[in-house]
Amino acid sequence: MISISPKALATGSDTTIEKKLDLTNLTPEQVALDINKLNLFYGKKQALNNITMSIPKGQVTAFIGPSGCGKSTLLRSINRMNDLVDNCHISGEINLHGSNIYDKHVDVAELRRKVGMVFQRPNPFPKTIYENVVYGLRIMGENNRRRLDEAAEQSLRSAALWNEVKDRLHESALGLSGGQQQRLVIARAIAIQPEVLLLDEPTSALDPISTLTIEELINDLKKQFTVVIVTHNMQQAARVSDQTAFMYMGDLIEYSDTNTLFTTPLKKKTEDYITGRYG
Ligand SMILES: Nc1ncnc2c1ncn2[C@@H]1O[C@H](COP(=O)(O)OP(=O)(O)OP(=O)(O)O)[C@@H](O)[C@H]1O
Repeated sequence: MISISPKALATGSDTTIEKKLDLTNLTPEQVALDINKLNLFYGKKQALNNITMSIPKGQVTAFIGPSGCGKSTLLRSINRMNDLVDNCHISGEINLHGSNIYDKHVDVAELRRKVGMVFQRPNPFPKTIYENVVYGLRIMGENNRRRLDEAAEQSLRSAALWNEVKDRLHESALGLSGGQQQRLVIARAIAIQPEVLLLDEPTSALDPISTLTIEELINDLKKQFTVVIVTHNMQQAARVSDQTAFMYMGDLIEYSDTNTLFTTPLKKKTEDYITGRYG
């Protein structure tokens, strides 16, 4: 069992304080995602209970909580990955810039273009580094070599990988280290310019140095994208996120700016979790 004092977890930086938003009263311009009374069932088992929250644009929002609390389920609901699960039923809404992604007219492929996702284990395709990055653009019909080259360079730069791979773009992506592969997958996700980037425990399979690199990268990515991250690691949530949502058994227990959640949580359950009393 881990035991971490809220003080040790505090980010404590002035920038965090400057960015503090009133999460219950965001203006439409500040909101990327509005989740409204979301309930999700796997068969008869309810995994999400009436979740309502607004996720601000251009910031990093973390979902934390003990194993099985519904973090990944909530994350996967944001690009309708749960549609692929048999017997999964959803009620409620998730509005992306004001439009409900569960509306029956929504084109799910187009939604996933706007809401990219990176998983726990790096999953590059068995192709070259270059072809991995431009994969989504090619699918969208882009074949102009100059535009593909530019997008590949820009995405790899944004993913902090360009300098390491610029001389081996046409070598297999499978020859990269795990940390490089995860940055490549991030480059592939951002090459198609999504609005939201979902990261499902993106560093849990990586060593500490690669983890640090990805955390620094997340801080840069929010300048261009809205980032939502699921993490088991509370220190990571404290380091990378602007807002943190604490979940427990399918409920959203507490949601506030990260500094407040880790230093002065309002709910006893949150305090018990962040001080390592369970988890
Ligand atoms: N495909 C599925 N079919 C049935 N039940 C599922 C499925 N995926 C998740 N669940 C159940 O839904 C609940 C929430 O799971 P979820 O994976 O969202 O939790 P989590 O907080 O992300 O957990 P972890 O940190 O262990 O990944 C759990 O009880 C889990 O067993």
